[in-house]
Amino acid sequence: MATLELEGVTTRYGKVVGVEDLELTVGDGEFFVVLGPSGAGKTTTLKSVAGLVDMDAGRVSIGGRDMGGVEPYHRNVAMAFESYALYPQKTVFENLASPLRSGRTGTYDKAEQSKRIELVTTTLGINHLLKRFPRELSNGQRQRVALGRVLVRPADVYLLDEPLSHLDAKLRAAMRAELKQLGEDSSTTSLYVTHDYQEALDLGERIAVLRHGRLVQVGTPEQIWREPADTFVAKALGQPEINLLDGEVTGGRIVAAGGAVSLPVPSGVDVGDRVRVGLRPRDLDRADADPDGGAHRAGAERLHLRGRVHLAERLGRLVELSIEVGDTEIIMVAGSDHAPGEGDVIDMAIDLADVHLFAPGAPGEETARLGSGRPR
Ligand SMILES: Nc1ncnc2c1ncn2[C@@H]1O[C@H](COP(=O)(O)OP(=O)(O)OP(=O)(O)O)[C@@H](O)[C@H]1O
Repeated sequence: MATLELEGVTTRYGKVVGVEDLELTVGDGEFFVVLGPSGAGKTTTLKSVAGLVDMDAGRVSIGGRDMGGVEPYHRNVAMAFESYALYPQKTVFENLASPLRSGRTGTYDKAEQSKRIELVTTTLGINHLLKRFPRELSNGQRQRVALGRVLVRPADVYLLDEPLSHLDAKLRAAMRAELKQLGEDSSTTSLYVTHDYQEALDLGERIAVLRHGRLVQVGTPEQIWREPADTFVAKALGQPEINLLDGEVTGGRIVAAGGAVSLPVPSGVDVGDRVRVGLRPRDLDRADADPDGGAHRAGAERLHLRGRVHLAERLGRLVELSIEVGDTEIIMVAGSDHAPGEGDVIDMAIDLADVHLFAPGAPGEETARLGSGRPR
């Protein structure tokens, strides 16, 4: 068990930036998630901690000890990559037992080995596979065995690189719950990398969002979800993506979508004369179908919108609606019971507290969060 600290970590590949000036402190026993799209620098972060790449600047400390000059083998970290090597000529059991026999982290007698293997195989749902060889496993099973090889060995820090990526959606969800439990039980400091926001929100005690090798925001899932630091973070969380509308401030109100969206300028938020209005598809309610506004906070002030359904796409029990609102189109997600059809005019509402305001910007430009639409 140990605290993990990254101070000003910069790792480049020639001229390509892997990560730049990373500052992170992961608490002892914390399950910390790094979230970002492909190429954001997630794997580079893990490799910098493991000592598998040469850093250009900065410092990594584990348990207060500077890792500069410490070989990967001696860092006492256990790393799982997205693709893994298992010993083809060994059974699953032998593959799992070998990290415990290497002597690197002390030796374990047969009973201790069996106990650790039992814990990990139960958690990962692979105890029925112990006698098989890797060639007799599916890709998803192989991935779980490889993850088991990492988790079976006590380490100061676990470094986990998209370890659930080869699993189907149902198994991923189940494994997330199991991994979370294992994380809590073993309370080993863990740095877990993913591009899947749902996984990050589910698993992370805290989450760091990376973009182009730089840290955009660090916070609890609640903070990242409720107060995304900028439009990049807001778009990275939530499916379908947040609606972003260009707004103008006139007569003390924020007006967008050609006048179809209008809300008071919240006091205490310096919005200037232009602003971006962010509305998450799942925060919008059908105001007409449900006059009480469904699950919204009692007594909350709301923004009301009216629009015409342009497209309705069924997604199981939900329907994704593209709605023409004024001169723009917004997406909302509704329950499929009594869902409106294409061409219907519907009324929607959203709590002002769920309206996100961002600085104005050109299309494609990411801009900072200014605050919520709720008057203070
Ligand atoms: N060995 C390498 N040589 C050159 N460039 C590299 C190397 N490894 C990574 N990069 C570059 O560094 C940047 C960060 O890569 P990294 O693999 O850390 O991203 P990532 O967030 O893990 O992406 P992914 O989700 O696709 O694995 C990318 O621009 C990538 O192209």
